Amino acid sequence: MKNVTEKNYVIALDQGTTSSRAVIFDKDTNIVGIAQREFQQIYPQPGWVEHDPMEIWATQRAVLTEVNAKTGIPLDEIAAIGITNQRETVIVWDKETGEPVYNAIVWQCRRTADMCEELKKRGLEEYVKENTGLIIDAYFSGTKIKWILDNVPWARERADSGQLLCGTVDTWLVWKLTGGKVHVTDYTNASRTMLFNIKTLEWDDKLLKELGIPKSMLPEVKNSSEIYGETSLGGGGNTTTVVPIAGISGDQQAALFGQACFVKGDTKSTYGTGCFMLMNIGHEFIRSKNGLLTTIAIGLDGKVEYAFEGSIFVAGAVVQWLRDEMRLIADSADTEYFAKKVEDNGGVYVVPAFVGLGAPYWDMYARGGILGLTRGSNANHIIRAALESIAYQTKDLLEAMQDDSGLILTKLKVDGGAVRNEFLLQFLADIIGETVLKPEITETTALGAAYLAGMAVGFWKDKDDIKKHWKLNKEFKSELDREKRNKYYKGWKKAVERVRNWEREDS
Ligand SMILES: Nc1ncnc2c1ncn2[C@@H]1O[C@H](COP(=O)(O)OP(=O)(O)O)[C@@H](O)[C@H]1O
Ligand SMILES: O=P(O)(O)OC[C@H](O)CO
Repeated sequence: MKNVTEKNYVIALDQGTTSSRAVIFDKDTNIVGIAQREFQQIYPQPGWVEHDPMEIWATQRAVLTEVNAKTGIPLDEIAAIGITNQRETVIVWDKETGEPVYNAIVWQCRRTADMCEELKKRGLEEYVKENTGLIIDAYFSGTKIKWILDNVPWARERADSGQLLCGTVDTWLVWKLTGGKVHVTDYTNASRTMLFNIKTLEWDDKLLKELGIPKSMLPEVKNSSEIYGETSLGGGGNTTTVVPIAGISGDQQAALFGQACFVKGDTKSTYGTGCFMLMNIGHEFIRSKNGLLTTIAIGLDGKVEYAFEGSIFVAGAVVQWLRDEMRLIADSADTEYFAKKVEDNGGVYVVPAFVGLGAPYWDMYARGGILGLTRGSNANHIIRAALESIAYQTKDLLEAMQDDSGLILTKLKVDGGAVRNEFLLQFLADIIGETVLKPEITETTALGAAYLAGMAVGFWKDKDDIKKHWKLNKEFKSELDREKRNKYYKGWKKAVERVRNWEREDS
C-alpha cells in the first residue's frame, strides 16, 4: 500500500440539503472529478420537511463510486475522505440493525415550533443562549430528536434501554461508511444540536434532561480534523484498500475553512438552499446582541474557535420555488435574464419566509409574501424581487455582524450554488455597499472538508499551506448611490414587518 506522500488526491463527501456530492481534489486544489445526485424532499405536512436516511446514504455512496469510476482514479491514490453535511438534520437508528426508526427530520422542519415555545415558557432561553450559543428554535436538532422519541412507537423505551443511536448526517454517514463501527461527530456539528455546551465542550446534562434525551444515544464529539476510522468505500465493500475518514465539519463551517477565513473578522457568506454568513471571532465565546448565533467554527487539537453566524433559511431555495411552484422560469439560470429585463424591482418585494424567518428576526411564525404589487407589476419584477431578497437578507446579517463584532467589513467572500448568478452578486455589492469577492473554487464547502481531511493525514501541511490556494475569480464593486440603497432597503424592512407573526392565531 502507498504511503500518503505518494497519494495524489483527497475526496470530499458533501451531503447537502438537496443533493449528495463527491468531489475529488488534487494537491493544487483542482477539482479532478465531481459526481452529484439529487434526492427526494418529503413534505408530509405544511412546514414539515423530511429526507429518507437510506436515500441520503444510497446517493452518497453512489456518487462516491461514480466519481471514482468516472475519473479512473484508483482507491490507493486517495489519501483521505472528508465529510461535510447539511447541519442540524437528525437521524435516529437501531444500533443492531442500522435501520432508521423514522425519516431524517430536516433543519428546515418547523414541527417542533410549539415544543420550542414550551421550552421558552420554562425559562430556558437564557440558559440555551449562554451555554450553546443558540436561540431556542425548531431549526436545531434537540427538539427534533425529542419529537422522534415522543412520537415513534416504542422509540423512547428503546432509547432508554440503549438500543437506539442518533446523530446528524455526518454521524450517519461515518456509521454507514465504517459498517456500523464508528459513532462520532465533530465540534462544529455538535454545536448545532442545542444539546452541546460550547464552553465546556461536552454534551449538556441539563438540556438533555429537559428534553428527555438519553446521553447513550449521542455520538462521541471529536476534532474536525483527525482520523475517525477507515472505509473500504461503501461500507464493508469487496476491496481490501481502505481509506481513512479524516475530516468532519458542518457545511457552513467547512465553507468558512475552505475560504481560508482563519483570522478573527474573516467572513464568508454561502448561498445554497439557505444562506449562512459566518465570521471567525477567534478563541473567545462572545454573545450576540443582534440575533446572531455563536457557534463553533472549527475544532482542532482539542481547541475550538468560535464564529458568529447569521442563518437565512431560504436563499437559493427561492429560485427553486420560482421554477418548481410558480413556474415562472424553466431553469435557475433564467432568473438572471428576466431580472435584468426590468430596470428595478418596481416597488415589489418578495419575502421568502416560507419556513419562518431566521437571523436576525427569529420568527417561526412569519410566512412568505409578495408585497408592493401594482397594476404594472409583472413576472420579471417578481423574479427580480426574489433574487433581491437574497441580498437584502444578507444586508440584515451584515449589519448585525458589524454591530456585534465592532468591525467594519469592506469585503465579503461568497460561495455556493447561487453565486453563479452575476446579477445577484452585483446587486449584493450594491445593497451592502461593499466589495463582493467570488473565489476561483466556489465548491468551498467540499474544499474545506477536503482540507480538513488532508491536514489530518499530512496531505496538506497546515493553514498557511492552505491559504496559498485561495484565488480570486471575480470581484463585484458597489455601483449604487447611497440614497437609492437606503430607499430600497427601507422598502425591504417594511415588507418584512408585514409578514411577521403571520401564523400566530392571535395575529
Ligand atoms: N444561476 C442561478 N441563480 C440563482 N440561484 C441558483 C442558480 N443556480 C443554482 N441556484 C440555486 O443554488 C442552490 C443550490 O446550491 P447548492 O450549493 O448546490 O445548495 P445545497 O448545498 O443547499 O443543496 C439552489 O437553491 C438553486 O436554486
Ligand atoms: O445544504 P445547505 O448548503 O443549504 O446547508 C444547510 C445548512 O447546513 C443548514 O444549517
